[in-house]
Amino acid sequence: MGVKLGILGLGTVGTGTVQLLQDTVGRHPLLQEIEIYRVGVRSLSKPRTVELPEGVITTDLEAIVNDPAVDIVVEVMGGLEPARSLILKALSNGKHVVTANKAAIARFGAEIFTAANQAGVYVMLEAAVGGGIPVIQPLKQSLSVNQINAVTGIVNGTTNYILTRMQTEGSNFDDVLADAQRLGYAEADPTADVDGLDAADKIAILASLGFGGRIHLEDVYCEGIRQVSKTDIAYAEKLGFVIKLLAIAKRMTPSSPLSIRVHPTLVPKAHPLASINGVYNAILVEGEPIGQVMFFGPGAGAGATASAVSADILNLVATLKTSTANPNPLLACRHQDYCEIAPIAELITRFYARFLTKDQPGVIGKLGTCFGNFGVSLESIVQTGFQRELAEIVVVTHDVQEGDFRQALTEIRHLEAIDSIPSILRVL
Ligand SMILES: NC(=O)C1=CN([C@@H]2O[C@H](COP(=O)(O)OP(=O)(O)OC[C@H]3O[C@@H](n4cnc5c(N)ncnc54)[C@H](OP(=O)(O)O)[C@@H]3O)[C@@H](O)[C@H]2O)C=CC1
Ligand SMILES: N[C@@H](CC=O)C(=O)O
Ligand code: NA
Repeated sequence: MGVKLGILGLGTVGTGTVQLLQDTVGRHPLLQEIEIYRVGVRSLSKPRTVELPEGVITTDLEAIVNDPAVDIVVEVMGGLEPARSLILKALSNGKHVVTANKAAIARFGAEIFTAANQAGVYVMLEAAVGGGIPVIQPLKQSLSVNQINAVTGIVNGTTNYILTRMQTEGSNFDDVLADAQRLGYAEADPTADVDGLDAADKIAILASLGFGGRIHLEDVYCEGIRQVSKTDIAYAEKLGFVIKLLAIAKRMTPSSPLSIRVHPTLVPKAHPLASINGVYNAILVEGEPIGQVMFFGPGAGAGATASAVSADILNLVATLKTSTANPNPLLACRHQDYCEIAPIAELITRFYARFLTKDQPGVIGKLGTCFGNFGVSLESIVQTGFQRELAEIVVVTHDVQEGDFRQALTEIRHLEAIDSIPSILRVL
């Protein structure tokens, strides 16, 4: 007997998944055991690019998650509600769930995984981070014996596309964003992408898997890319860096609190993440004893995301075929406790800062003294240009504690010679 799917959503990802499941030639033979039994949508009159038998498409999504015939619910509708309630209802009805919904998992993961564990079913989410890139299952399974030290990712394609174009064309953020919206790379409301919120959802999920503890989303420090200027991109280039929106979860020792953050970052050009351009995503995982492993590929798009969704479905089909009383711990969510998170002020990192100052003798000396007062050691300090009558000074620090650096900046802001500090960026 076939395994019956109830798919919630027939947009980009839902359509890609149906197309893949309908075209099984040359793919895994288990795909032939899957029946697309119901597909829930908002509008029955909308034209669709896939053909489904009469009666499969419905607007009654509640009925799908309550239907005893449905074995697996595939949530690819997005949003927080009703997605959350439908997932919970499916789980309480004993159905396995596949979801691509990073926003719901990052916010309601604790509730959802607790419900899944209680019901003895699985929630699979490979598509939620890095789209088609296999990264969730590798963290859960292939790398699970490692002590993970760091997960560093370019996990948002929209911002990587914008930063790549700013870099290659010397363009402004606003101009590239408008063009990206026109070309369909950025959404009409780009907030979740450009303000780093989508990346924050994704790193919360990756950190939870890599470091074996739940994450409160509000503990993820988050800065987006709106303030990144073409001036900073040009300075970074001269200094040997590119600017990327990085999502980072890192700890110094297995017992240290976790530093978890999303912010634009100067990445040395020789670093493997520096060459990830356009809409592509990449996730660098560092662990012991594995060392560095990088996952690279398409982080979004119908086909790529359907590849991840369908692989999760296949995993569940295999599980249903070999069902035992005890859940497979490599598919289930194993952690219940929350990770201890270090405050951003305790972060140890290098910084890049750009100052506009009066063109007076001794300004560089005064900056150096203020930094020295707070133990901030400088790697380089250069005065490279002028903006109107103001001198532009760019500083790169050695590794410093963020709190010390911020205190030094507070003192520097009070210097009579300082006009403004247009940019402060962290350096990888
Ligand atoms: N697009 C991508 O490349 C990627 C998307 N994701 C995630 O996948 C999920 C789906 O994204 P995507 O396919 O792009 O979204 P779309 O907006 O393209 O599709 C959403 C689908 O869900 C249906 N839907 C939404 N809300 C309701 C509702 N309240 N009741 C009934 N049906 C509803 C819509 O119905 P109708 O068609 O009738 O409007 C539509 O078919 C999201 O969580 C997203 O973050 C993850 C990785 C990549
Ligand atoms: N909006 C996301 C796509 C899906 O996760 C991105 O730009 O990467
Ligand atoms: Na993925």
